[in-house]
Amino acid sequence: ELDRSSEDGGDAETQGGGGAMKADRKRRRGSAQRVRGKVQPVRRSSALLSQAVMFGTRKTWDIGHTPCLQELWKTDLSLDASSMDFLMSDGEDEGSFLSLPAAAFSQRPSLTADFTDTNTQKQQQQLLIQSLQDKVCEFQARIHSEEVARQLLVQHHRVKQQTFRGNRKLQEEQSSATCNSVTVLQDSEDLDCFRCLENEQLVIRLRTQVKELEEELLDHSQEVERLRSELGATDLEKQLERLLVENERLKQELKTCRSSELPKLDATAETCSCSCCPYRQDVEVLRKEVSCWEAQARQKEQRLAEVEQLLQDRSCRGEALQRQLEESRRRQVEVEHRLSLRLQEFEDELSCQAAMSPRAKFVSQMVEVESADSQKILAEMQKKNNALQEQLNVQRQLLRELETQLHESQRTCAQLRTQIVVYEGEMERTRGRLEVEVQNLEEEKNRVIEEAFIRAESEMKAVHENLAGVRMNLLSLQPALRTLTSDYNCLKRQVQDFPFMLEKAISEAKQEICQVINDVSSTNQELLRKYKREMNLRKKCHNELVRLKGNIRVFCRVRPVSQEEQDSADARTALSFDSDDDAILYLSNKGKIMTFELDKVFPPQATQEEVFQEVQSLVTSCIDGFNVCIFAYGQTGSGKTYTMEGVADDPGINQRALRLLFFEVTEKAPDWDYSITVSMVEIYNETLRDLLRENPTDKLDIKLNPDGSGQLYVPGLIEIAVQSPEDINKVFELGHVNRATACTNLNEHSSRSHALLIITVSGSNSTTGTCTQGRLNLVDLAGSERIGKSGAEGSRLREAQCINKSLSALGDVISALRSKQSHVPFRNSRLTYLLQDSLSGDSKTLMMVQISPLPGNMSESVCSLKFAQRVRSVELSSSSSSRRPENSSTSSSPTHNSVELDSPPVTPIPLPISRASSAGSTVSSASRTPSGSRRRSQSQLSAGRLKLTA
Ligand SMILES: Nc1ncnc2c1ncn2[C@@H]1O[C@H](COP(=O)(O)OP(=O)(O)OP(=O)(O)O)[C@@H](O)[C@H]1O
Repeated sequence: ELDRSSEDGGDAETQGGGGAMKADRKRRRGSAQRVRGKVQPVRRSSALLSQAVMFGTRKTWDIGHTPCLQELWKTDLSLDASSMDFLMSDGEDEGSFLSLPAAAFSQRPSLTADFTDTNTQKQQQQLLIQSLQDKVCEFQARIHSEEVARQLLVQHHRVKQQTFRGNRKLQEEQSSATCNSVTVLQDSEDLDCFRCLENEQLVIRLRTQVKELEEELLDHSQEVERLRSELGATDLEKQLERLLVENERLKQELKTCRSSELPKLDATAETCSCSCCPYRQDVEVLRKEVSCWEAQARQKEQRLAEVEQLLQDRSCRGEALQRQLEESRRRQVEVEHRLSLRLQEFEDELSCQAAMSPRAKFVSQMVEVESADSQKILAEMQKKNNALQEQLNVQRQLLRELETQLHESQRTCAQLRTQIVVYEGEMERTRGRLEVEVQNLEEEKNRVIEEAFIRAESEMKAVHENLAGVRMNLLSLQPALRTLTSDYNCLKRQVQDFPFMLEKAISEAKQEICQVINDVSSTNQELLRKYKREMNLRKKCHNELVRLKGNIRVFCRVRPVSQEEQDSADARTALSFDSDDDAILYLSNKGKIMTFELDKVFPPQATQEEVFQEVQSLVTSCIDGFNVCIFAYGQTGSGKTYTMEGVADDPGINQRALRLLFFEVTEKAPDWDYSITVSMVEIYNETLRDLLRENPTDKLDIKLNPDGSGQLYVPGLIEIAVQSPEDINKVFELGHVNRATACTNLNEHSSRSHALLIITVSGSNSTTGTCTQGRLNLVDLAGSERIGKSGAEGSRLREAQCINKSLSALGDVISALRSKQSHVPFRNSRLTYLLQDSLSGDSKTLMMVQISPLPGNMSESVCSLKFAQRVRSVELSSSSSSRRPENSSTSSSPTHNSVELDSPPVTPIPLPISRASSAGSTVSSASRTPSGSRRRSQSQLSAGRLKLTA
């Protein structure tokens, strides 16, 4: 282009009209470039701006103004006074155009609200656009006027230069004609002239550049104007307008849809408001769908508003770019102005120089200096121009981005529009569906009504037929009705009388019930009385039975020969039994056969269970409130402990008695409330010890009860309440442990001490209010072997003495009781003193004499059996009633003085121990009589409670 301009420079003079000026510009540009050489290509010309520049310029214009327009549109054009002043101003203050007061944009009602004033807004927008266009025209006019003024100024300078050349030429002719003599001076003047020409050329170049800049500015202005007229504000405005119109249309459609659908749905709901309508739920569902579509439409509206906001933001950015462009223009104008001033100065200087020839040299030098300055200025101008070009490129880039964003926005708008179309289609389909369903409903309704009508008609017909039949029946039923009426009246009268009858019957029934209750109550009383009497009778009978069996009963148990004893030579037994009488025991001692008659003799093969069966009646007497003593008597190793305690697999009397007690009290549980307590004591060397204490070595004492009852008690004696067989085992275990800790050799110790298990059974009858307390004393006596035979000495002798003393005391007590002596020596030993209550009065005593079957133990066996004979011959008094007063805790009177015989006094045969022990078979025969009498009495008991005599 530059080359072509240069080449075309010579043809410019041939063009005429409007093209002359353009050709002139090209020519001057070409000559200027030729002057400068090929160093700096000039970047200008509208052709060089290309499409990108045009596009960027157009966008700059759009973006710079649209935000203001959008904001004004959205704020309902409620401009304040300052904004209106600005719009009406002449544009002197250019900054104010770009900085509209914020108050003008403060109000921003919602988009939906603005749509109602669309026409007014459009008018105001057009006014605003018009005012803006006017302002642009003003700016262009100003630029144009400045340009014209500048051209005039340039022409003026040009005239001046021509004048200056003419004068200089005249001066040269004058000087060549008059002064040919001074050649050197002339040469110097030529040199000055040459320099002046150069300066002139420089000035011409500067002017040319100024012109070019002016042309460039003009091109920019024209381009701006053109783009504004073509696209400018209209593109985005049109787009926005289109969007607004589209939005308005959608709103209208939505309203129309609402107004058309809702009444339909309401009408459908009203027509189907009856609860039996089956399509009510469907209508509700469809209503919900419509509301859902509405919500989606609202969302789309919101999205549209967001897009508008985005457009507004981009417009703001365009505005900023527009400001930058304005700034660059302003700078151009300033530079141009400065150049013009400087040019003016140069011209003035040149004219002065022309006027004052003497100063030509000086002026030439100044021109040289100024030429350098001009070069600098030119370089600066070129730099600035380059900077402006770069800014312009940046702006173009920004505009390209904004255009891309605008395209995206348009695409988004298109998508939204597509979605709206889809939603419209959906709504249309829904509407169609609703219409179809409403139509179906209508048809269904009509069909149902028709069917109902047909059915009603048929039913009506049937009802009519039935009615006719009923009428016929009525006629036939009238006589029966009359009968029923009379019956009804009769019943009515009865019903009227019914309350009185009912009241009377109730009162009679009440009286009868009261009578019955009284009868029942009296019967109950009588039954209770009889029950008590029967209970007492049963207890008496039991007691009598026990008494008839003997208040002191003596059993004998022969232990079996152990395996070791069988191996020895002395294994033959010296005992024999009567197969017809289980109370007879034959004993062969020193060639003599001795016969002993006892209450029961247990052979070696007798089991623990069999033994206990014989003693369990005594145990149950304890529950009835009697005191019971069961002694195990015999020499060491005769089986006393085995009979009383037994072994783990086969327990003895102790455990079996407690189990029986538990069983009995459990059976009586509904009426009776029993408690069972257990104590374990030991008498060793006439010392009483509590085996259940923590410290079993403590000595206990036996004292008279301070309550005045005359009974004995052991202060501090531990009594453990047991409620189950497991508790019993624990108590036994504790007693054994304590007994073992109190001695060095348990076996020996146990042979030489008396072990007492004292069981107290307390009961109360909730029905009769009766209270009982019985005590069961289970005594494992110490070995009864004689001192002389054992040959004991020292402590062993003392032990044997204590044992013999206590056993003799026991025999003495029983003898005194038997002989009804006024004094019974209970206090002669700890044993008898402790068992005083249980031995006297109505108490029961069982002596289990244990003997060894071996011949070597025969003498000791004879002694034991004689002792047993002696005890058996005693009959305790039963005159003192076993019935104790209510709430009494003891069963019998504490002293033997109060003992009275219930039966005729028994006259026992005095049988001293010493004599008995040597009496042999004679004693046995003597003692057989009472025993045999007792057995006979037992057989006659049922006939008449016979009193036995010894
Ligand atoms: N009826 C019996 N059946 C089987 N074994 C028995 C019977 N009687 C006793 N014995 C056994 O005889 C032995 C001695 O019995 P036991 O210890 O009971 O005699 P004891 O009279 O209590 O002696 P001690 O006076 O020294 O205590 C024991 O081993 C015991 O198991």
